[in-house]
Amino acid sequence: MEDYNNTVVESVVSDKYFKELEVAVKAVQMACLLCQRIQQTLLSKTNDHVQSKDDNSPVTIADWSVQGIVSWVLSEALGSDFVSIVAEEDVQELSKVGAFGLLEAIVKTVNECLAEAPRFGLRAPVMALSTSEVLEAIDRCNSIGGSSGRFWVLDPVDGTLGFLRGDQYAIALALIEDGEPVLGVLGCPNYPVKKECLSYHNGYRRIISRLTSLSSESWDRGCVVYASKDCGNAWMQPLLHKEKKFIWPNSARQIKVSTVDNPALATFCEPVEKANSSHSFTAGVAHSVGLRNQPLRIHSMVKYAAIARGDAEVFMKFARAGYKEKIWDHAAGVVIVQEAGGVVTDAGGRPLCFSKGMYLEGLDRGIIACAGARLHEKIVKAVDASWNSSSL
Ligand SMILES: Nc1ncnc2c1ncn2[C@@H]1O[C@H](COP(=O)(O)OS(=O)(=O)O)[C@@H](OP(=O)(O)O)[C@H]1O
Ligand SMILES: [Mg+2]
Ligand SMILES: [Mg+2]
Ligand SMILES: [Mg+2]
Repeated sequence: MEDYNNTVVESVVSDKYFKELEVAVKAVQMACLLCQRIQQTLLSKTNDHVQSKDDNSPVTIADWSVQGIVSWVLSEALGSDFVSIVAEEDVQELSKVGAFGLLEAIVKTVNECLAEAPRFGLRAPVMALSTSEVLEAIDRCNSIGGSSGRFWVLDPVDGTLGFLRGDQYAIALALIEDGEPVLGVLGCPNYPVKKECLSYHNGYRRIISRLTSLSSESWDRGCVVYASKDCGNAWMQPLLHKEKKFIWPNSARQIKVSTVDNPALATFCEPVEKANSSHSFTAGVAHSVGLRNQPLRIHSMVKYAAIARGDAEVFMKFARAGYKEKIWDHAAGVVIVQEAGGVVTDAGGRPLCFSKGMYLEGLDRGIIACAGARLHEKIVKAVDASWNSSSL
């Protein structure tokens, strides 16, 4: 384990948001273990614990359970009067008559996960939470955000489609203060810590999930990346292993963006689904700046983790006209990429705006995250040059 050292201890201990960061990382670590278990169950048998939302997007037992445990852990550790959360899921579906089995499964999952809190140095509930307490924890995430004060932003499972496919997904938690993201934590349960464990499909590039090669002693599956604003550092920690105790903040190591600034050597990443971002538009932009590598298509905010770790140099997302990006799909990733040395803006080169409620209001066309300013400038210019002839 020579890669890991304790420089992180001094750096994190002096952090202004020390307490919040510690609790957030622990909550996300717990959520990652919960998701790994559920993903294995969902993949190994047909299961009716997957629902379709009004926009036809999927939501699973894991989305609600993670929202419940993160909400409960933050409130317990920081005081419920001080915790306000904007999150993706609501309890409407769970309150329907036919949802009893699903709700029962969520309550069981939440309690199993919270019972492990002492391994993370957190308090577990004195008694297992009742159904109404679990619903209350999920429902408490009803903040509407805004431009003043503090609120947390949670995407309990980002890339639910990737989660259901046994592929990449993330648990994303950020703290926003006076409209600016100040902490970002991304749990990436299928994203190997070690670069040598990354493998790619041919054709276009994908990170292969390693569900089949999980061994309790190998450090090759799953990590949490995190950063605190203006520290100039971003960190990565492996997920906690069976029976081990989580020692904060040991075993983290610093991550940095790639130093590659030659487009010919750079790799860009983008959403897997072309419904979420135009693959043809980004292919045109890539061609015009001289990006030659096949795109790396990854579900979820793991794309931001890939940029922060130096596994790719550019992330582009251009949703169809009319789609409004949500703050929980970007807040954590933005802090982490910036603190790892990267640049994140909209296509007009402006910072993303997290202060106007649940949407990234005023977003100019799409999102561009780059390892460095030179690449970023080239991509912004290329987007401008291609925009008018695109059908976006
Ligand atoms: N039409 C459309 N356009 C753009 N974005 C959309 C769209 N629909 C959904 N979403 C949001 O995309 C989130 C997943 O983004 P990804 O980049 O991971 O997409 S992909 O799965 O790789 O295609 C996904 O987050 P989760 O719902 O948490 O999975 C959505 O918030
Ligand atoms: Mg969703
Ligand atoms: Mg999401
Ligand atoms: Mg989600």
